[in-house]
Amino acid sequence: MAQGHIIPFLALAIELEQKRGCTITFASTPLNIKRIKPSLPPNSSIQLLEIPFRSSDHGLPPDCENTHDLPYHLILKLVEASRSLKPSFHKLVYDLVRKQHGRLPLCIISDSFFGWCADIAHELGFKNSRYADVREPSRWSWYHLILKLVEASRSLKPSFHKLVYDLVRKQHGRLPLCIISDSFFGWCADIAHELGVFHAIFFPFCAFSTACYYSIGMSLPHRNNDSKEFVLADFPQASRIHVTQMSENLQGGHGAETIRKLVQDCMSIDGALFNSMGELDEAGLAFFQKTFGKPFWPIGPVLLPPGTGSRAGNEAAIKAVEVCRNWLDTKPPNSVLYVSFGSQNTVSASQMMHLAFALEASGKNFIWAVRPPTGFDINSEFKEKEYLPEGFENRNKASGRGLLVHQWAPQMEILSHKSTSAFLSHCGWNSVLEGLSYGVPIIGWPMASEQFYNVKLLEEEIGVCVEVARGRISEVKSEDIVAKIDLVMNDTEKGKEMRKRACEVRNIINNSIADKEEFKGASVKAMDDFLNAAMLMREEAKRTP
Ligand SMILES: O=c1ccn([C@@H]2O[C@H](COP(=O)(O)OP(=O)(O)O[C@H]3O[C@H](CO)[C@@H](O)[C@H](O)[C@H]3O)[C@@H](O)[C@H]2O)c(=O)[nH]1
Repeated sequence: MAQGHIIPFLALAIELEQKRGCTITFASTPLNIKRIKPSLPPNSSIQLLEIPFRSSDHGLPPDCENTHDLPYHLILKLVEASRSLKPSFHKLVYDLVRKQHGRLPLCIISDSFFGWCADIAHELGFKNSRYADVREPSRWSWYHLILKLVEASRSLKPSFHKLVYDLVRKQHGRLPLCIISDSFFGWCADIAHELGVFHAIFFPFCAFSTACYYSIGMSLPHRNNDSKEFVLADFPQASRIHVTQMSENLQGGHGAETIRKLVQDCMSIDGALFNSMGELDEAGLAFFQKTFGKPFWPIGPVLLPPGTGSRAGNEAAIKAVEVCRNWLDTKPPNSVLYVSFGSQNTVSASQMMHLAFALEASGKNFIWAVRPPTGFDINSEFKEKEYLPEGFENRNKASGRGLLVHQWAPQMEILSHKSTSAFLSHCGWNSVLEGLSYGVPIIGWPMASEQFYNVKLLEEEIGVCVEVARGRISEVKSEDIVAKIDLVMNDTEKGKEMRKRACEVRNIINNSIADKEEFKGASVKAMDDFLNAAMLMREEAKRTP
């Protein structure tokens, strides 16, 4: 927004176009673009795009978009005001990519005053990815909406307050033993305490990954660090964490405020339950104990029995169980790879192609719970012809090597079948617990939230996982995926070791939930301790006038 900058920028754009054959889009504010237009050489196809800006909205005289138009004392104000261009520029870039059918620019070159463009460039993963899937409202806005939902859920408090009081009234004043709420509803503690009732959070995660997530959200360590890796000051047990192991919300910093509130909520709880096993989650549990000074009970794995999943009972689900079981019955023991990215995640279009090539090239039997790639509604129809290599489904159907399950796969049934050998998973914590409960080693491809740290725990601490890729925008090569599949499923040293370890972990899990007269597992004891603590509080409340 200064002639002294615009002129060399224009020169650079012309040089890159005419001498290097680059396709150039030149973006600036409307009046600057108007000024630049006549300066383009007649044979140039540089595209000029406007970023909306109204100087009068920023305490500047109207129609001032260039230092040239301003007295010296207002120049700093213009520089400050130019920061407001970011959201519009963000939209401009994404619209551009969408128009180019997901093809990303090679790079963004910004003026020295617009260093913030780096965030947008990195968000698109320019360095790592040739294609972005932004044909539909972008994946980022979807993530922003999740934060919005979390925020909105706070408004439930007054109604929940009323609900609890109505319930107590209906029960003639008899109080509940405790209120157990989700980690996003820590505010329930206020209502429980008003009634003198115990309040606990149930984390459907392991403590290790929740600790990483909370610690990163509270300190955003990548902000004060030039290197791409960091160690968490309050949780060094997690060892080195790479910025690519941060969810999009944390990388951009916009999830930090939500985490801060969640952590604050944790201060007033009486205790918390983790869906994990103490023996495998010691460091994370110690972090919570130390940080919040409350009891934390690992009561996991708490899993639905096979066949009772949320989609069970409907005809399609029953049919899917039958199809998968029959198909698996025809396969030798330990020969099938199961691929699924959980209930709310999917890979990008180019990643999906590479994954499909890899599954064919690996020569292994596989079941793949397919979902449309990013940019499409995850629950919409899966169009093989559009999303997968030509003839993929028919070829694999004919050879009997691969089974595609559209939409919802009977995951527990698949994982518990003796033919299943390995699980390529996004490592949502439920999937992890389900896989490990049946001694199935994992090929990890974390996508979001705490999944990156689940993989870390499973690979570095527990030894039942290898990571194959990270996130939706990283470039994956089919040969790398094949190498990881071979490593885990073939008779390699590492594969044997992982399978052995997965069976040991299955035994740890079985032991932890054993509830026999002669032996109570650690998770069962933890549940006893939790209920005792709640009862103790009730007794104390009765004694207090
Ligand atoms: O085709 C499918 C897909 C999923 N599932 C089931 O759905 C659940 C999926 O849970 P999970 O593996 O944890 O994945 P997400 O749905 O992605 O889980 C969210 O919730 C988890 C627990 O809180 C977090 O660990 C994740 O990061 C978060 O994405 C599991 O029980 C699966 O068995 C099926 O049965 N069939």
